[in-house]
Amino acid sequence: MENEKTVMLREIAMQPDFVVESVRPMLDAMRKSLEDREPGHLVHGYMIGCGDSYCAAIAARQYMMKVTGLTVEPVEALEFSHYLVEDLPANSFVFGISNSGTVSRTIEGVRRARERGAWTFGVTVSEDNKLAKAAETLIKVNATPNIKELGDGTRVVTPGSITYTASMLGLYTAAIAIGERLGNLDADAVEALVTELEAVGESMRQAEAPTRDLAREIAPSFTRDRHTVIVGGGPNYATAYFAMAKWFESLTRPAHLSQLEEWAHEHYFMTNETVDTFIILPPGRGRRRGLEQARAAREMGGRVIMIAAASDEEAAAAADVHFQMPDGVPEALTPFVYKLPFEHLGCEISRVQEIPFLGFHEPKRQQVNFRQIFESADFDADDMVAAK
Ligand SMILES: N[C@@H]1[C@@H](O)[C@H](O)[C@@H](COP(=O)(O)O)O[C@@H]1O
Repeated sequence: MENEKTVMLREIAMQPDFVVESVRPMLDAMRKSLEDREPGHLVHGYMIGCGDSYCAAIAARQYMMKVTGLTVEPVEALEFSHYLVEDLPANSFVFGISNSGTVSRTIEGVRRARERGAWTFGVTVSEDNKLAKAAETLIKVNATPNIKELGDGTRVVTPGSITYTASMLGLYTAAIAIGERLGNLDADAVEALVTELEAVGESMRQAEAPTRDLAREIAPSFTRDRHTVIVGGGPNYATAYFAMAKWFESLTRPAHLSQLEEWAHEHYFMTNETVDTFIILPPGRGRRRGLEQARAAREMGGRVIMIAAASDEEAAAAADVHFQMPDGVPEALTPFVYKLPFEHLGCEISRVQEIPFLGFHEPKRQQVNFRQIFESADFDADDMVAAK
């Protein structure tokens, strides 16, 4: 059987080409989908999902709002299907995001929203899965699934990397198509956004080898006695959330997720010489606060690992380790690039410390997990009434 780490490394490396080659076809597909229905009445947007797919929703929020000119919010799938959907405003639209298209909460959220008259979109890999069938409009994202059959018939499950990129790209291109259809963007603005998204694929390519090499170098230092805190804000709150998921999935080890401001209110109190604090510090609105938090974490004796632009000298000075990201990536697009250190670290730490992904070498760990996320009972209208 091919080594699972090799499979994940290959998927990470596929991402730049995937982005560059997918932007225009995905945008064209989305334009076609929008021909069927008049979107002029849309007002409130929601993006729902679980795990990495929820992270994609968080990453896309700022971009979606700017490009469509509408209010769009990320909501975790259960919060949406069990709570928010009941009071869904008129003229809503809902993106259900699920790579597999089989995760119970996201499907039920889309079903409930559709029953209430929302325009529902399924962001997923195939037209045949449950999510695609539940949603009115399909946004097809052509990425390898997290759960895959290899040539020799064996099954490998890897922590998501390209799947997350694909979900984000689905949302970002959908935003452009909607913005265009609503008249929020003229042809020049559309072309500029497309070019910018293609350029982000090139930035991923540029970051790939140095990020992999640095991750390989420092992987042995993440010993079991150390604690991990990952800090991010704005679109990179998604990156921090996704990074925490890589720690759980790749290393079966906890990591603490912190929103950029909240670190000073929460994780600060656990910060000492046993703590590795990752600060995701793209150029943009959160940068100044991120630098303050980094300096405080170091003052308390912790190790600070910065994910920041290569030219950011203040970031380098405030860090023990600096993952240098290509310059010139707009903040709203940095989630595509600034996640790479966490994908490589998940892969390299698990390899060097011989940790099987997701603990799935124990069949029970996989069985219970799949039951929990794929076979959970549907929460329907009767449940909603009964639980009042
Ligand atoms: N371990 C997987 C995650 O990697 C995935 O992000 C999540 C949502 O999956 P999907 O995108 O198929 O809805 O399910 C599981 O928890």
